[in-house]
Amino acid sequence: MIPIVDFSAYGLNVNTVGDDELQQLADSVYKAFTTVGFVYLKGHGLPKTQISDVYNVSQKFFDLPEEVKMRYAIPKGEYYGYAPMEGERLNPSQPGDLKETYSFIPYDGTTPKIIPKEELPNFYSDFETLFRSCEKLGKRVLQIMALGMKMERNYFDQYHSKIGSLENTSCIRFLNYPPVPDDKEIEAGQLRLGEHSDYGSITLLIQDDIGGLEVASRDGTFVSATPVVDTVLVNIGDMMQRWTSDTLLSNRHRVVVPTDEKLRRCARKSMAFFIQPDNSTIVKSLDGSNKYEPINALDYLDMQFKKAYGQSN
Ligand SMILES: O=C(O)CCC(=O)C(=O)O
Ligand SMILES: [Fe+2]
Repeated sequence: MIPIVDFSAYGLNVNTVGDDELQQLADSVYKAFTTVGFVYLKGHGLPKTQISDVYNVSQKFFDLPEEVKMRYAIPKGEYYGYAPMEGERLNPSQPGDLKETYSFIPYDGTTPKIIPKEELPNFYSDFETLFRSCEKLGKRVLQIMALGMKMERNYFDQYHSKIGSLENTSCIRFLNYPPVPDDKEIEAGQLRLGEHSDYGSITLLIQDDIGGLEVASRDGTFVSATPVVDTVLVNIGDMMQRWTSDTLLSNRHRVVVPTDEKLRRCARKSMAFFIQPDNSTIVKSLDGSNKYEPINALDYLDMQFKKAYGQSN
């Protein structure tokens, strides 16, 4: 259901590319985003070592005792840092998600208290390096999307110029879904990650080979988004759907607990790079239709985060 598109014409190791090639790529990506809202990109050029460095350092972080991890918990009213098991509900009507996460943004100069620099000296630099590469790739995808919409290639750039600063909430979120023990009592409706759509512009997702991610199809049933080796799965977020008056689709997805006993006993790991518009952006229909009320990007995100944390944050 989710198409695989070869992005190598505009992958990160490419500096010059012809207009025809770009438009062809844009047309394929546009088709995916206007039908399923998800696309697997191969040939994206994200360096494998940068990805494995973040996987390794995150593994070490999640292996720390809970009380150590809690020192790096997301401070009240903020977005970045550690969120423990069952601490979040991406579907606010269901029980807490069976996952723990760590969300990262680069900080200018000061190292905030959510960075475990004593336990893991490379943590910050490993995350920052990958963050910068994901940022570059994400901006290329936004350009391809603009071309697909028959707009100026750099249209979205102006609204994503503050990524990696406190004026933009784009972040890397590492998700750890621990093994589900045989005696774990799973509440009705409890998932590894509750059904939701993402909030921002686009999300880049790198998943391991365990599986469990499911994406809604048109008839409302969920279909597996099977891991495809060396690809990045890209999807549209709610604000982009509003911006484009429902042309690009922000599709619902979730991560289920595997029914297979062996798989349940395996941890699953994934890494999402959420690209959000700059905080001060007013997102309003590009076609002038006013299909949706104009919204401020930061207000919208704040509202969604509060729902996921049950208003407690
Ligand atoms: O873990 C995954 O595969 C999906 C993560 C996700 O959808 C999210 O964090 O918004
Ligand atoms: Fe998501």
